[in-house]
Amino acid sequence: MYVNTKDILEKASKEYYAVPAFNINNMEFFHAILEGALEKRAPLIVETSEGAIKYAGNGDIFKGARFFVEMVRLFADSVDIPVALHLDHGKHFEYIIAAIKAGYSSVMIDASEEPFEENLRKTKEIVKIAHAAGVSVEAELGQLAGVEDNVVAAENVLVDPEQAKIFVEETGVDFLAPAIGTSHGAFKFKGEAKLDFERLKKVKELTKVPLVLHGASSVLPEYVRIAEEYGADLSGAKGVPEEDLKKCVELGINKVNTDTDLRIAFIAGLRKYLKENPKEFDPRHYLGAGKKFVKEVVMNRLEFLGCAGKA
Ligand SMILES: O=C(COP(=O)(O)O)NO
Ligand SMILES: [Ca+2]
Ligand code: NA
Ligand SMILES: [Zn+2]
Repeated sequence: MYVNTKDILEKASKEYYAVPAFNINNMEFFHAILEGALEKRAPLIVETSEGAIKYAGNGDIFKGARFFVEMVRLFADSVDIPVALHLDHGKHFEYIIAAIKAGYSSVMIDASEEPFEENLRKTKEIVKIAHAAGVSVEAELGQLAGVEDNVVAAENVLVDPEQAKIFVEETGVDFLAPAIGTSHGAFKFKGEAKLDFERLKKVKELTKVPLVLHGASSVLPEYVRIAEEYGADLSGAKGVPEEDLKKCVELGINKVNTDTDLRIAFIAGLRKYLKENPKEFDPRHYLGAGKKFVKEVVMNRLEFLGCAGKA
């Protein structure tokens, strides 16, 4: 059934497990993710960036938002696990409104690159509109370095836990993404992986809302190896070590944004299949090979984060 993201995350926050939020840009990734969640009897959050909405709408924002709502609801309404659709990194008012109007379960207003007061003002405005429409809201404090679609930030700026307390109280935001040292994409950390667990612990104590980890992909070595064996160049790729991810969940992270791990799995499956099947040109077969690897990663992550069987 199609649900509000908040319902999934409140339960996770109470029971200290986490639910991955998988980014999608097309039908194939969504099918692979849904199959994995069904097999693992897990709650499912899929999310789209603004770039994904533009891509699916072939340039038209509202068509793209409608495309994802229709596709996700079509399947969600016929399965017995909770499914939510979330707007990831909403930075532009028209995308956030298009997502609310189209029927998204929740939206992120990402004004974390702005000064605190401005982030607070924008978040308050979106919370007012979204809550009036029964849509839950995610916001972000602090900055992740790295690139994702149109989200480019220079340096890591870590969250201030005292500010987080004020921010959550003043905005009424439903869940918060505190920057604690991760970054987007496949090339995280300069040198050693370092997350600020103390800071995360304080944010949870002071805010008591479900928390979101962005840039949470582990860049799984087995898939990097297969992708490189069949011609990919992912030298220097590095993600969040799984033991660090486990620690984040123990400290109160409940939504784990996962995009890069699915992209690497897909390209590994696709490259392998194309190399091994030079005569093949049916997209259902070669895209299906990518889907298979994505589904594997999805199922492992659902188990790892503790939400398997929690549907
Ligand atoms: O934060 C993410 C995804 O992060 P990754 O690049 O680590 O998958 N989406 O909002
Ligand atoms: Ca941000
Ligand atoms: Na998000
Ligand atoms: Zn993110």
